[in-house]
Amino acid sequence: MQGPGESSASHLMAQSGVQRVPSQRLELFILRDFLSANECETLIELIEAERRPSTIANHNGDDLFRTSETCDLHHDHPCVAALDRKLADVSGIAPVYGERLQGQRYEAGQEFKAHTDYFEPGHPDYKTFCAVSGQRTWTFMVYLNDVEAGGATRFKVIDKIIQPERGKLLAWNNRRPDGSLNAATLHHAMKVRKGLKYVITRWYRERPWG
Ligand SMILES: O=C(O)CCC(=O)C(=O)O
Ligand SMILES: [Fe+2]
Repeated sequence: MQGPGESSASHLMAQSGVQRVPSQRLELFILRDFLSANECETLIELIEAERRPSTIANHNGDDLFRTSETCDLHHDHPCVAALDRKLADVSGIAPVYGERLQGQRYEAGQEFKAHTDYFEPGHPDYKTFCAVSGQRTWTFMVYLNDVEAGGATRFKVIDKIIQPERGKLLAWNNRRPDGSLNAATLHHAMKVRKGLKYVITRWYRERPWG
């Protein structure tokens, strides 16, 4: 059964312009022009102003696993508040189930190697990660710019490569419809080859964030 921290294929397909990426194994959706050029530009400025090295929850000893930078976005900024509302509308999930909005910035040579967004049940800190807000349910991410070369998001289990495109939303269910974790969500933010890449990430949880 669908929990309050989850979106659904039927809700997303009822939103104007949403397309499902064909796959039997994964619920993956695209919405072009989710954000306007102006919105993307403002968000990029915010990311530029407050970036710090990205971290990873399921650390595996590879220091080059995620080489990008991250920015925690402040919801009191009107553009961030507007993004929060737009994500709530398109996902059907109340903002309180979302982790804090983040921006990610990659320069040439930077990547986030193949990973899943859900917390690995075998990880020593699994219980801590999930204690308050539960497991991650859905991922919504928005590309803020067209990248000069590289920087695509590759879902290698289902053999799909999504190209960054200014304003494009990508959303997927980290679990199968029966609630089990879906390893077919494995994705790799491939190396930027030329220029910069900026994205917004929003991870939703089973229970309110806090
Ligand atoms: O930048 C991308 O294409 C994907 C980012 C990602 O997978 C993440 O931040 O979890
Ligand atoms: Fe990810």
